[in-house]
Amino acid sequence: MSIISIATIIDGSTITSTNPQTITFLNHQLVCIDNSGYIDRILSPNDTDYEAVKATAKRKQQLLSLNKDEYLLPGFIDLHIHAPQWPNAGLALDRSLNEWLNTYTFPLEAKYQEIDFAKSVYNNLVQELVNNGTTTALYFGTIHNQANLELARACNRHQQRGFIGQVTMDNREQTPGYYRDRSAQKAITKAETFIHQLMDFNKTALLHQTPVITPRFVPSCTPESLKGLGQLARQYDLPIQSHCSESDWENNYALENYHQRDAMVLDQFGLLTNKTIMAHGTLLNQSDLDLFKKAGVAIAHCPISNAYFGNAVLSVSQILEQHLKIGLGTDISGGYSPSLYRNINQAIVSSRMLHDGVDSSLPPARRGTKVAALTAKNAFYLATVGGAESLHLKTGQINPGYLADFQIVQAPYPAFMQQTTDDIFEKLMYHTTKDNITHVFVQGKLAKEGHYATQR
Ligand SMILES: O=c1[nH]c(=O)c2nc[nH]c2[nH]1
Repeated sequence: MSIISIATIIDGSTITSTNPQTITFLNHQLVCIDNSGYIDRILSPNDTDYEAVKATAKRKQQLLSLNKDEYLLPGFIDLHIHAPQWPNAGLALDRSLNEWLNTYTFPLEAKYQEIDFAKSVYNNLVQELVNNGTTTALYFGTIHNQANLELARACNRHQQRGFIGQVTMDNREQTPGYYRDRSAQKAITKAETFIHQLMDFNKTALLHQTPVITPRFVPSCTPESLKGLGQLARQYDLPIQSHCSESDWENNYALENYHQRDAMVLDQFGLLTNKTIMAHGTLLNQSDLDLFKKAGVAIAHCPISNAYFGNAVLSVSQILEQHLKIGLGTDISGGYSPSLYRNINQAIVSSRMLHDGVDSSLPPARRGTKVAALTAKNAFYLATVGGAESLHLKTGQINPGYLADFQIVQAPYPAFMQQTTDDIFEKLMYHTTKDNITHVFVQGKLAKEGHYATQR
């Protein structure tokens, strides 16, 4: 045993992604979590001190032994979610993006000037995400500092690592008077105030909550606010998030108003850095991807939402082949589900349709694209390692030196015959719901203990 003091040891089967193509599935592992919430070491039965470490942990009541049909997986990283839109999840998804924003989304987001409303929604949402196995989330908040601080408090209370964006939207032509920053200068001042407020909050917080520079998207911002936000991001060395080339309407807005592609506009204002995460990107072209690669920008793939508002399917396999950073987002409420498992499923389904095509009047050879369909392993990588790399976090893997952010999943259905490790993994990816996620750990601390849980 190392000299680092061990808080908990989890004894059981582990599943972790090693690269986009493969997983590592190991039985009878002892995962030792140290007092600062990191994985100190992982022992296998053939390690000489395996039995001694296990016996000591048992005696000290530090051992959590999984049942035969329970599995330890990394917690998921939701790389794009609008916290204030939770009350609308599942509503009006038959509208266009522009109509959905103006008729449903902006009126809801405007309500977050009421702190009690913010508090109740945010506590409910963060708890729900943790219950679904999401241990880190990159959030869009609203234009309201106080409500965004409530989101940070909810993350802290429910033990989730939050990255929280004070949304900027000051363009009078594309935002309603009741939900708009009064001027570019006021928006920048507010964004900077929020950075300081969150820094203060972190002095006493259990889990670090990170401020994120958040121009909503090119249409809702003026050149002045985009420029000011680029400067703030540089000054404080902060992550940046926005939407990029999500729909024909958005893509064309940049072309019509700036005579440039969406990605180039953001780049011009210093908003493409290696700490930038751009959501959607269904209409990105190769020159945009080259720009992202050069700047180190990550993409948040939101497959459920993209099916409604994306106007195209993102070629995830091509992005992985080009070694760009990419993770998975629920995009509540453009996406209806808080579960990254459902987004893993949709990522696979959408990619199959992209590959096979959808127009039955065409012959098979002309029906689809050459882009390879995603596997469950590819999509699991996005929800874990891909998200972690995009946020520069040591999480998303069950390996020594990584944060102990975990979910314990009980196989939802009985096996009626012998199963390979790949069989078990695929069934977990397709059938896991929050009801069979029995425990969630964030930085070594229990954030959820479900109804299956027993002290073992
Ligand atoms: O899916 C989306 N959700 C939003 O809230 C939004 N705002 C700008 N563009 C957007 N796309």
